[in-house]
Amino acid sequence: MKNIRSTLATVWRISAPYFRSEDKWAGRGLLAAVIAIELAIVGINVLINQWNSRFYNALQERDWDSFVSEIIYFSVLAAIFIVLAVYQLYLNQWLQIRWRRWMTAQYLGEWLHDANHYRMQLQGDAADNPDQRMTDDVKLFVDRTLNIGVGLLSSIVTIASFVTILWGLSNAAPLHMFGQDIAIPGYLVWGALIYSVLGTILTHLIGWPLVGIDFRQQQYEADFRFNLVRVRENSEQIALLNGEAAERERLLVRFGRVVENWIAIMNRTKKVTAFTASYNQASVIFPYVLVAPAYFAQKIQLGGMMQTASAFSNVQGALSFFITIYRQLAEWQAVVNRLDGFEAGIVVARELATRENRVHVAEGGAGAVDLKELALLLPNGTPLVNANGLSFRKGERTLVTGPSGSGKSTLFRAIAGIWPFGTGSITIPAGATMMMLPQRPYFPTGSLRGAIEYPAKEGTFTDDQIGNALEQVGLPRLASQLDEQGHWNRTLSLGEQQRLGLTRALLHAPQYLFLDEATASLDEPSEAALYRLIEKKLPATTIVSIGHRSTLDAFHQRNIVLARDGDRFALQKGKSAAAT
Ligand SMILES: Nc1ncnc2c1ncn2[C@@H]1O[C@H](COP(=O)(O)OP(=O)(O)OP(=O)(O)O)[C@@H](O)[C@H]1O
Repeated sequence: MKNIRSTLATVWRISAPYFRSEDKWAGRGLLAAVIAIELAIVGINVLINQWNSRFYNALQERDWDSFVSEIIYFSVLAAIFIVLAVYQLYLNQWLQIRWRRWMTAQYLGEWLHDANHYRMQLQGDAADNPDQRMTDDVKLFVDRTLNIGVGLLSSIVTIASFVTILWGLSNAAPLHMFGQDIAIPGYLVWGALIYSVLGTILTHLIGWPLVGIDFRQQQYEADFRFNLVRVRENSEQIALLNGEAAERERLLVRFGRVVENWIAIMNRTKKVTAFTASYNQASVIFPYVLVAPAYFAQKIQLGGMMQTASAFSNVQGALSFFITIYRQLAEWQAVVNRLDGFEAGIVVARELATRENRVHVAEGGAGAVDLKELALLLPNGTPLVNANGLSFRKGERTLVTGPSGSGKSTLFRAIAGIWPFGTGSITIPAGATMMMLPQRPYFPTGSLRGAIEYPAKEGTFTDDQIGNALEQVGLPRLASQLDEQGHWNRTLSLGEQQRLGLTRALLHAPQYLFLDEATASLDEPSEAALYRLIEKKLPATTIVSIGHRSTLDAFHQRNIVLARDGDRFALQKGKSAAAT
């Protein structure tokens, strides 16, 4: 019960913002229309139930006029019902896509705001697979919340309406046994209630293992899919290592779990279906059995009997609501938990960037990037590197070296403002343009022009500018392929990708350029040529490079060395300020 209450509170927290958003009038209007139609359909069912009584009485009495007028009455009701059924679904779908569009835009906005996506990754598994959250989970959430909510409301109204009718019918057709009336007020209501509750309990007993098995099926399918994607992404490595047999074996083991679990689902579903099919068939005759004594004792007419059967099946159908949505409920709860985890992940990511105890990055200072009292930590709080008093002055070229894992890249992350773990401050000149070039530059899929200009809008630079830059970095052949669409990270060699990264830097001409082993895949003469190019084309740019090759020394005015100092790394004394 507590569980249900907390799930409902979470559902409210996730849903309410849409109905208060800028799209609230459309959202509220559509929701009101969907609910109104659902209630109107219950109303039509009540009218059809009453029609049952008149229609079958007309048949029993062979009353032609009543028969014709009841057929016309039914046709009118049926026509209204058809229109309502069409718009019930149509408006429901309309609300779903508007709601989903708003939630997706909201999540995308939060996730891609100010490196939140990166900080969420730093938190570990808590908010994994944002792609699944924003696709399947949002879609399922909107669909299930709406349908379960509206279905529940409709069931309650149906039960209330038909229980009243059944109560009246119970009095009109008192239970007649052993030649006398037995006065049990509302016995038809109790009959329907006991029948449905018994059905619900038995379905629960037979079906509850399905909830867990269904959940595991989703996990196994996702695991299989994830590993297929890993093979696709690493296909070159696997081919070079002749790893196909090993991969096949691993994938078949994973798919084996999918099959095994599926067989468990089949066996359990067989039992559930055997029960629900029997239950549904029994439901057809059960109400007739209940009122048959009264009918054969001529206490009621055929119409009363048919109306009772119809009312009974309405109540029973509504009470069985939980049986039919049984499996959806578990899935819905899992989706709600996952979206809740995702939202919590965003909140933590935001909090990491704004809390007091973090690396403070601010604009200010006079033409230099200054690191004051900077002590960086790992996400778990372990000390990593101290870089107190380091300053990157305007136009200066600095090389940062140190052993693997000493925190060089993390230092760059902190300067870029995306590494919150630590203390101290970093001051960056107001309005300074910065660019970070990693060892593996990222290129969005699409046209080569867009990949080079990223993150600027496509068309920011002319073909001539891009062509010249490509020629300078040694990739003139690509100048003719600017409009070609491709997955550039996959089709270009790592060395070519690094040259393309430098093309991007030449075009954007940032005031601060941070190169994190950005030329490490090139041979030494090519690397030297590119550094000479940067020196010539970006003479005013402050360059900070991370690299392991001693040949890089020649292109930098000073060398900062990170060396072990107790439990962390720190600037090596006497080295940090010395010109080399
Ligand atoms: N997201 C993270 N979570 C936990 N530890 C991390 C994370 N990112 C980096 N580290 C750890 O921080 C340390 C420093 O990493 P960093 O990438 O800054 O090293 P580096 O000096 O650039 O190394 P290399 O020369 O090998 O590139 C490493 O031990 C690494 O395992």
